[in-house]
Amino acid sequence: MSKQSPIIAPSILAADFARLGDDTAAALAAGADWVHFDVMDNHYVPNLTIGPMVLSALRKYGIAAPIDVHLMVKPVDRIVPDFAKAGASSISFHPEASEHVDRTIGLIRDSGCQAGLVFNPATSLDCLDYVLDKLDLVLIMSVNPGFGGQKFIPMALEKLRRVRRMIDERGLAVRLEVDGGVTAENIGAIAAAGADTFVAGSAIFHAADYRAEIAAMRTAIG
Ligand SMILES: O=C(CO)[C@@H](O)[C@H](O)COP(=O)(O)O
Ligand SMILES: [Fe+2]
Repeated sequence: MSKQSPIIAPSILAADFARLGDDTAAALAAGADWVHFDVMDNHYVPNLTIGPMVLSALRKYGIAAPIDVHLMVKPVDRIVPDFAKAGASSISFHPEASEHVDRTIGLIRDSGCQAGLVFNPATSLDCLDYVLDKLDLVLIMSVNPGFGGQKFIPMALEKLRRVRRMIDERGLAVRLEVDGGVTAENIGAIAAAGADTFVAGSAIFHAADYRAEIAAMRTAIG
């Protein structure tokens, strides 16, 4: 297995929005690697969150860590340049939210960001066959997108195993990310299924001690 070094990416959807800069910085100071930035449009998903202005404000505040943008918006293409300009490091989108998946991947990479494709629990992996070699990351949703604090859907483990096999068979250095319901209790099984990049919102931001929670996750990853 050619997994890459583990990345823990707290989803700031579960942070305290009234003190977002401080809370994001606290998670990073507690040992997190990336910031996961969930963008919801009340159209592709039934919730409304944050956009490029908030990302830009985090950069101005001094957040220097990679910011991993998860776009739950439809259509995707017209918002990509705004996130790139605001300081996104990676931008991931859902294939069913783009008319032309290959074109959107190109748009993200041409804007200087890493590109990721996201698969919902009930979305087939079919298109991955055609674009895997153009991606920097594949994100497997382990909840239906739209809300934090949901329960991990176990069938995501089989999907992770399948994508891990595809990545390894092709000898690619694509990251395999998981998002939704990740906790210190289930992260060991998720890592064993092949994930190397772990998004966790509630588990980190609702913990009394961010550092202890992130450390427990790292121990369980092994
Ligand atoms: O994209 C999403 C939800 O749509 C996620 O990033 C969640 O925000 C993760 O939160 P938890 O399930 O870890 O609370
Ligand atoms: Fe997300």
